[in-house]
Amino acid sequence: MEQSSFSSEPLSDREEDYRFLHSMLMEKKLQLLFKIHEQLRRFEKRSPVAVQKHAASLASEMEEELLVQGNSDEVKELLVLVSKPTFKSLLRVHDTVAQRNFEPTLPPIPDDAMEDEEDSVKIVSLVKTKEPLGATIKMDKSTGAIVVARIMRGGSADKSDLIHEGDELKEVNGVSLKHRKPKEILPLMACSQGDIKFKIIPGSSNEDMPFNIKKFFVRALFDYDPVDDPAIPCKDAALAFKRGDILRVVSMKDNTWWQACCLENGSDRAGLIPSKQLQGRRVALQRPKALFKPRLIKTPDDEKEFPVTEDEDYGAISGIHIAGLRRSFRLGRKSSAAMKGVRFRRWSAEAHGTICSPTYIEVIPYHKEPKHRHRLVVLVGPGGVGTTELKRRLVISDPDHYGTSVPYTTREKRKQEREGVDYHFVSVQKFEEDILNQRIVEYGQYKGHYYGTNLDAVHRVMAEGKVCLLDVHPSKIGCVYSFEFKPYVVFVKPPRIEELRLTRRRAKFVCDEENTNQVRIFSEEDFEDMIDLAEIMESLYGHLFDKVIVNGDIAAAFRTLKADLEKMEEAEVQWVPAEWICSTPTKVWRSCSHLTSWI
Ligand SMILES: Nc1ncnc2c1ncn2[C@@H]1O[C@H](COP(=O)(O)OP(=O)(O)OP(=O)(O)O)[C@@H](O)[C@H]1O
Repeated sequence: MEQSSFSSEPLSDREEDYRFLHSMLMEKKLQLLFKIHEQLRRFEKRSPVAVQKHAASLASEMEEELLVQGNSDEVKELLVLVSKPTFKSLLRVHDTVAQRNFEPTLPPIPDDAMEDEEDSVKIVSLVKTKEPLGATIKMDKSTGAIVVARIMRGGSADKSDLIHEGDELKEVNGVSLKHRKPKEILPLMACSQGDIKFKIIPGSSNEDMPFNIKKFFVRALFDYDPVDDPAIPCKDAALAFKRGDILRVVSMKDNTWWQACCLENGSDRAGLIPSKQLQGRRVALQRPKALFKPRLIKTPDDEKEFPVTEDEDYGAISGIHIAGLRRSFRLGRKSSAAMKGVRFRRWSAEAHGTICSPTYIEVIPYHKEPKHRHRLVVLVGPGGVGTTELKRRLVISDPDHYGTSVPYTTREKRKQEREGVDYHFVSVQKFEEDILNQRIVEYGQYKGHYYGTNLDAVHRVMAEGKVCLLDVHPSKIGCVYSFEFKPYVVFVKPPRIEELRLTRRRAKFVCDEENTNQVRIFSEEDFEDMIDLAEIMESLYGHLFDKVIVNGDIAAAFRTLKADLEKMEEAEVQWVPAEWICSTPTKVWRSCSHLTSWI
């Protein structure tokens, strides 16, 4: 400019430029632009937030209302204003800014699930119901992505088959899940109206289940309440159950948490349960205290020398002769030799790692037909707990329905005894042949004579159409653990020591103090031994027990036992161990047996 002031340019041209510049600056539009600019600068400092992101649609709704509403001058003026194209454009611009929607608009994506071939992103729409979706999510620690951790079988997500375990969630109802934590995502779904729309990238782990477990049932051998389980990944998705419940396992994909439905509650919706492997580990960490009590251990070389005692009073009761109630073979379970024997077995079992974890046992449905024989009922429990007493009460309560097997012996028949009523009197040779042929469930020797329970005697009772009650040491359950006998095993458990003291004050039992066969009242040590033995029996054989009955009050225990047996007999479907039918565990169980040892 300064250089030009010394130039020879004529004055009239400069005046003309000046006037042009002046008139342009005085232009009303430019003045307005300056004002807008100043206002915007002021607004910017206050970081304004839009009150309403959909002003354009609100204005058109208002326009419709006003048209219906009336004829006043104010309404007419307002209508003219909101219907102007400039005003409408202004509101649209406002909404775009408010929504920060600066990207070009893409064509709408159809509502139905469809796959984008380029980046394999899927849009999935799930109908929102009162039921939870039945899925859990987690954050992939390495990528920070939100992925579907589990799909609960039978839930709406599972039924839709649109969303699967391992899928990565990108958006929920148009809201990006980037940098969000799983707990922030649930409210997004909760507040959505109608369908929930997910943008997902399908995971690679959507292959079929490794095994067909459509019909895989187990009986739970423990109580489970997720409320008390700090390790459960999602309490809401878990399933509580009780010992003895039949569970249909629907997914074993995860080695730690299986999915199962409980047949008792009749729901198809699966919940998480600890896998056999996990529960086995947990049990191993909580071995019963009794297993760790220091004891003096001697190998019981005299274990088979069991004493025999006659028990006349049972025969005399209500005129019913109950031969099987004679304590011939379980005898000495409370003898010192037998106690040592149990302790010895306990320690050797531990040493050989044969203690079974009470987790689950595979079962199959059994439909009893009228022509089928009754199941054998096996009562087990520590010596003196009351199995004989319960057996006696059952037979007396219904002698046509319940029966006991007549024992076998090699001793001479006494004058008043009847063959096949008091005993089956057989030769030593026959008895030993039967032992070799595994016909004898349990036997002992007393004063040089054999006494034992022969399977033929059990068959005879069953053939009469009666429920045969057998009372054996739990280690002998294996002899009848087959489809032929279909044993229903009841474990009779002592109550707490305080209750034992109270209830057994007048009770007498046959003890084997150095083979004197004395009858005496229970001592404090007997109670402790009974409780210890019960604990050991449960830990060693608990997986074989169908029912556990605590014998505190005898009348209550008897009522419970009778009601349970009746319920079992009347049940349309009875669940029996799969191994009775398939000599080896089914394919499914085998395929997961690497997880832990088969019980
Ligand atoms: N709940 C109970 N309350 C009081 N007395 C009981 C109860 N249960 C059993 N008894 C009594 O305890 C004694 C031992 O019971 P029982 O003979 O039935 O034991 P058991 O389990 O068969 O042991 P074993 O086979 O070693 O004799 C008996 O006198 C019986 O009447």
